[in-house]
Amino acid sequence: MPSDSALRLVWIYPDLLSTYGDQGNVLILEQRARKRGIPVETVYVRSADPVPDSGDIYLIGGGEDRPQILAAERLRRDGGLPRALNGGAALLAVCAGYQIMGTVFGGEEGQPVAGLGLLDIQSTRGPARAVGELAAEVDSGLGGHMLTGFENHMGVTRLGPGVRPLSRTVVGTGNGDGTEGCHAGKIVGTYLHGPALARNPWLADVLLSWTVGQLGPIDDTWYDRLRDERLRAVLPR
Ligand SMILES: NC(=O)CC[C@H](N)C(=O)O
Repeated sequence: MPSDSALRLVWIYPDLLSTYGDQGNVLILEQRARKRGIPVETVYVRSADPVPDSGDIYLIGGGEDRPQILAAERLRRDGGLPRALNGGAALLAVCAGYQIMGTVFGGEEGQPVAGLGLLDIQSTRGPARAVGELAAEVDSGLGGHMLTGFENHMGVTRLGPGVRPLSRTVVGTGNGDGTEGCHAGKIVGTYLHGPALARNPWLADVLLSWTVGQLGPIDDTWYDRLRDERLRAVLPR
């Protein structure tokens, strides 16, 4: 079990949800914390195991429709993640994981499947699969950066009044209404893979600072090169 002084990361259901490099989000948080001298311990919770409620930052990834439905059922039954978030933990939820955090999402045939209701969002199946690179301008409350990532989903997501859009899309589909992702309290949801935190290290630092407070600067040369290359590939010149 994690020691008391370490930052505790919890990667939920790697056996069901982890597509397009989503596990990299865990590695980026680990690296950016350790470079600042913060000890980190990561717990990988498989879907047969209970989700501990003692974590500081929880991460969940994307996946196909069937594992997504299974993950939603198990998380609802388990109750550990809602307990942890009620207790002040932070969460990054990607694509299928993002949809699961809402009140409802569309299953394989578009049938409504109950989510965890931790975010005021509702997802359904859209008219066409959204696949490709996405770029979006981030909410100024989160720093006003450019969001970059890769999306691949059928779902479209309607945001309720209880959440704010994470960003406004410049290229790509995101939620399907000109916005991408959302945030509320210490929860961030996004459709972006790639992995999201490798391509948006500022977002990793948002999650870390919610947990440990102010962070010192670190060398972002390689992150910046990746971001520049990906953004140049999609943004109009
Ligand atoms: N990449 C994903 O996580 C996909 C999520 C969901 N199954 C959808 O198609 O919308």
